[in-house]
Amino acid sequence: MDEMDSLLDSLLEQRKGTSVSYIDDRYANVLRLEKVPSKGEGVTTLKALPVTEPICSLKYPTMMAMDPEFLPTTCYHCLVITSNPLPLPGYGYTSMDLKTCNGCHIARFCGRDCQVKSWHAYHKYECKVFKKVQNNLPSSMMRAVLRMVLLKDRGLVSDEEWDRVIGLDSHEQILAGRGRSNLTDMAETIKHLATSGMSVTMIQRLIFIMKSNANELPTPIYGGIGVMLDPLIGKLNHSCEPNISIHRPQHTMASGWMDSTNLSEHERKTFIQIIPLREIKEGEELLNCYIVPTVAVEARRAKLMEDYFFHCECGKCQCDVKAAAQLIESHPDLSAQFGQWAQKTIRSVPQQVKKQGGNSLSKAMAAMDHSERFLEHPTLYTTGDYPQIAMRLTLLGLQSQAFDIALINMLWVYFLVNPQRFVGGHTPTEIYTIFLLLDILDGILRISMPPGVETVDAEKWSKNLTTRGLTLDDLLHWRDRICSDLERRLAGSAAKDLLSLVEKRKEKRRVSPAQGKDKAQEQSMTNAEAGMRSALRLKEPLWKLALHETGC
Ligand SMILES: C[S@@+](CC[C@H](N)C(=O)[O-])C[C@H]1O[C@@H](n2cnc3c(N)ncnc32)[C@H](O)[C@@H]1O
Repeated sequence: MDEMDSLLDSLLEQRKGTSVSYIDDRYANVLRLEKVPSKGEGVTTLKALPVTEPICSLKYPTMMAMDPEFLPTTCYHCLVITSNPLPLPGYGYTSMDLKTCNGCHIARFCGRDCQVKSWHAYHKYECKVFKKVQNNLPSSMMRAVLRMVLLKDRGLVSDEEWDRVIGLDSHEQILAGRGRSNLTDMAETIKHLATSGMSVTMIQRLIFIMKSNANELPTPIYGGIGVMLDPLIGKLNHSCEPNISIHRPQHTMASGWMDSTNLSEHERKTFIQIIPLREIKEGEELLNCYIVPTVAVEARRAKLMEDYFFHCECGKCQCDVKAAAQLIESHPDLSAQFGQWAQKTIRSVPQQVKKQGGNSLSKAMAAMDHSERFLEHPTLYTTGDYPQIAMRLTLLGLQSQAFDIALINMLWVYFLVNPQRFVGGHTPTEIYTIFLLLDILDGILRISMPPGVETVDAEKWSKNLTTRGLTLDDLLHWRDRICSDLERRLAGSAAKDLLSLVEKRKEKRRVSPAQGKDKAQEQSMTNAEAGMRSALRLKEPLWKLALHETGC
């Protein structure tokens, strides 16, 4: 064991001396790896990059695994999503039956093509392991490491790839210093499951590397579904106002994405892309966001310290701290009241509705009523927990089939939170919330009825919204405006592949039997705007600002 450890140490020492190439030759004239003060190494650009083009494309990662809840509804290989976890029709997934692997009964495939490719590339090794642990499947992080161990043992990982992974920053000293932790147990379990000759120390190092460098396995619009590690992404440093994002193009999800005849050779090999969120200047560092960007500044900093061992000093953190301090000074009571409201709402409104007809909905409605006195203070949305709470109320509204509640909360997020919290108009979080908003609108307008929803529910929602100030005609008008806003954002970005999803939505509206005549075109814009302002209980200056900032 000791011999193994010293061999590993000497190997790592040797690696420090050799230079590992993290930048693919194709991007060597665009990107460079260099030392960045107080951050270790980072990736910088060698030339100015326009916002409309992907910066680089990355191939299918070796270390990747889906979270357990997505396994039953997602193709194990091309990751096409076949069902929406929310009670919404959705547009980001394909409705199809998946074929279950006869060996492990865990992996499911959209077709033979994906099953065969996956089998030969990696699944035949994992399948045997999964069979043994069917009822106690290891976490996604462990499965990602397990795949690497299985492939490396069989000589199926190139030296170049292995060097790039094993050379990543692992914070080994800090993590190992936390004592014999559950990470060692994890490494031992992986060694046992894989019946691997690799040392526990080496497997543990792979776990440390995963913990320090992995990112979410992204879907084109519906957020993360697991973990993945790409050595280039692992070299990107963090900012809470990032200038890039990791994008999964829509075409990579369709069955057989590697073979589609319409794609170029380069696109076929693309699994994900790094895309800019704004124009990037020559020499600028590419910065990724490691955490949920809408969380309040103290919580962001605490999470980054806990998981990545640094204190974030990005421009956004500094601004948020200053703004929060100014608010406390100018409105001490208001800050305290907001804090109390936020805590009470988080305590009383569950993340998941366990049973229909409970009193969570009335608690959500009470929380919404109480939130209205804070609506005139934008600092509260930009520095506090407001987005998290509004999203929780939205999801609760959807799960309780109260789409009117979901809609108002989502509109607050769309008009008040997102424009101020994000760089660029096409970050995945923002795009996700706009698609979600359109899904909710389509349910209320009966353009796409969510499964299990009765006409009488839809009538009740529209009545409640009309009482609040928004008629169905107003909603149709806003649906068109929000669609156009989404279209504009995507057309001006490198995520243009998502435009086809907006186009599908527009088509739905054209054929909707519920509408008949195209009334939204006829109705006065002024009425629709007045309706929205009144429904959101916003005063004129803030409403004007919200309209301006959304570009709506
Ligand atoms: C995914 S790695 C990024 C690449 C790393 N700098 C390297 O040299 O390999 C994450 C680690 O980089 C450092 N880091 C990333 N962003 C940082 C930031 N904004 N400020 C300080 N350190 C940062 C932290 O040590 C963090 O755990």
